[in-house]
Amino acid sequence: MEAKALSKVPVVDFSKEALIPGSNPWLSACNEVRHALEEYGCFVVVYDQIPSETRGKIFDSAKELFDLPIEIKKLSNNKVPYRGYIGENPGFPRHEGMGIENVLSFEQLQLFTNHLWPAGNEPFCETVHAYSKKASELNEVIVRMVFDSYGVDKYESHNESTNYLLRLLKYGEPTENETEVGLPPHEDMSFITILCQNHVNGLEIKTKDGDWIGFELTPPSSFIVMAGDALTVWSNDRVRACTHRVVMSGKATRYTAGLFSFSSKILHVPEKLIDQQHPLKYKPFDHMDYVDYFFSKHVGPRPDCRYKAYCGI
Ligand SMILES: O=C(O)CCC(=O)C(=O)O
Ligand SMILES: [Fe+2]
Repeated sequence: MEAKALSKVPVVDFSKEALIPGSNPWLSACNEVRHALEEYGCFVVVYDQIPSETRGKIFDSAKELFDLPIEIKKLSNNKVPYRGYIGENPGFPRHEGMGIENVLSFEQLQLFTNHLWPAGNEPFCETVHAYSKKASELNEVIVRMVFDSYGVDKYESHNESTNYLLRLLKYGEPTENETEVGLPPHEDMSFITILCQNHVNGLEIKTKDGDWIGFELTPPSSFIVMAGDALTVWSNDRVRACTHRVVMSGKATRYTAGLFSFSSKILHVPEKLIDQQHPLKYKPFDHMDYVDYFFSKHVGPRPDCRYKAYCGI
C-alpha cells in the first residue's frame, strides 16, 4: 500500500511570470504541461488566481453539506451515479461525495441547494459558484495550452462547449490508525479534472512503470490537474488518462473539490494529431453519451479500457 518516493509528479508554476499567449513564458509552460500530461497524465499547478479565501470557503461548504443528515443528502436532485450523492458504500464507508452538474449556472446551483436546504442557502451557492468559476478559468487556460502545444486551434469552440461538474468529496479519518483505501484506482471520464484538497494528503497516481506516487502540495495555491479519458481520445493516445486512487492515513478528514470538464459536442481527433506514427485510433467521440453509457446503460463486466471499447478503431 505504501507509495514509493520514486519519481515526483511534475509541478508547473503559472504564477511566477505573466502567461501571455505566444510569449516565451507561455510557450515554455505549454511544453511543461504537455510533457507532464504525456508522461504522467497529471501535474501540480501553482496558480495564484484563485483567492485562498475562496479556496478555504469551499471546504467549509463541503463540511456543511456532508454534516447534513443522511436522509437529506440522499434527496440530492440527481439520481445518476457520481452526479448525486454517494455514501454508505460498505467498501469505502468513510467516503462521501456529492456531484453538482452544470455548476456554472447559478440558477441550477440554486435549485440543487434548495433541495437540500428548503429555505435556501445563498452563502453555499455563492461559495460553490465562485470557486467553480475560478477553477473553470484555470481549466480554460490549460485547454488552450494543450491545444497550442499540439498546434491545434479551435480551443475557443472547445471551451465554449465545455460543461462542468463539481464534486465535493469527504474522506473520514481511518479507524484504528490504519491506512485505508478511500477511493479505489480509477481514471476519470472527464477531459480534464482539477482537484483542490484541504491540508490532508491522500491522492496517489500510478506511473507508466506501475508505481504509485503521492503528491507534495504547497498550499494555498497548488491544484492537481489530471487528464481524463476524453483527453486521451482527443489526443489520439498521446496523453495518458491518469490512474489514481486515494489512500487515507492519520487522524484527519480529507475534503476535496474536483472540477470535471466535459464536452457537450462530439470530439474528433484533430488532423494535426494523425500521422504515420500516430494513425487514427478513435472514431468521433460523443462525450456525454460516453458518460451516460458507462454509468447508466452498460451491462456486463467493465471492459479493460472503457474508451477503446466505446470508440476505438
Ligand atoms: O479526492 C480526491 O483526491 C480524488 C477524487 C477522485 O479521484 C474522483 O472523484 O474521481
Ligand atoms: Fe478520480
